[in-house]
Amino acid sequence: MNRIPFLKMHGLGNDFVVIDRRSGPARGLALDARQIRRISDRRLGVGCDQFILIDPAEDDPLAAGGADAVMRIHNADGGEVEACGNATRCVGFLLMAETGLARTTIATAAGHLLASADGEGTAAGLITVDMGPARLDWQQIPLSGPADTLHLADTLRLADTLRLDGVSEGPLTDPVAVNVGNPHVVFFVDDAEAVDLERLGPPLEHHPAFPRRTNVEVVHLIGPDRIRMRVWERGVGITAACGTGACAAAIAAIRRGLTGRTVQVVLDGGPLSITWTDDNRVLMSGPVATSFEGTLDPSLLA
Ligand SMILES: N[C@@H](CCC[C@H](N)C(=O)O)C(=O)O
Repeated sequence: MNRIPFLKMHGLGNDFVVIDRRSGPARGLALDARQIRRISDRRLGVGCDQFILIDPAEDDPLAAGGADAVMRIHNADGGEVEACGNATRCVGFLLMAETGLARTTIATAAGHLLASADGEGTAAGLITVDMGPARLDWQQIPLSGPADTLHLADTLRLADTLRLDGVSEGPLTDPVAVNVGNPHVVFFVDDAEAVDLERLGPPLEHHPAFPRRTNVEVVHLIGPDRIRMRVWERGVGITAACGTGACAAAIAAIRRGLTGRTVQVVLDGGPLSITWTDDNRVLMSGPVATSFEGTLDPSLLA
């Protein structure tokens, strides 16, 4: 059996194993959640935050209406999710490098996303993705019941229900909920560095207010139109960067009147630029990089 080739890529340190199933030995490869968990495991496998599959657009219902390829996203825990901003930039980079064009459309479970190359094109590795609309209704997050997504504490009494693991004693109150293809809850704090995300992330990710679980961001203002963000990702844990998290944090800051509509979001791995347009498109720009190419050890597929 031919070994399955993969690329190891990242956006600001948020890293991915990318397998292209459009051709070659990976074509038609079927993987279950257990295999994906093993490949993603940093001790047993290759190690990554997200496991990404690129599929042909032909005959794929997700690509209906026209897309250049389909991207499927799994968290390191094996679960399939709807969106990943940094991986969308990475896959956009690969597709544009193939065609030499400065634009490409990627079909995902969250919709069709347009990626484009900035400035010097793909050579510069700076890619912009239109992540689509921000979804702000409680049903779209989704939340477990009606709530004002701009002030969750007012309507959900989140602080009252966060008694588990001492969460209610922390600095985390009155978050904003945003869906940018996937669910996020954003807390504004005095100092994001001081928040114990290892302890607070798990009970928030699994809190009953979020029936599909949630990604968690803690954010403080650095200056005009510049925020610092740290993230606890659903299905992964703390990561160096989260593209959709940066979008959610920027939208939350804009909705709260803390910044203008273009925001620099400083993550552990570096900055992303986010613009929320007047017609509700969320644009994210930042770098991508390929770390190495390899082939999967067959034992990981057993
Ligand atoms: N790292 C990603 C987000 C990946 C998915 C997320 N953990 C979820 O479960 O929704 C990004 O760059 O957006």
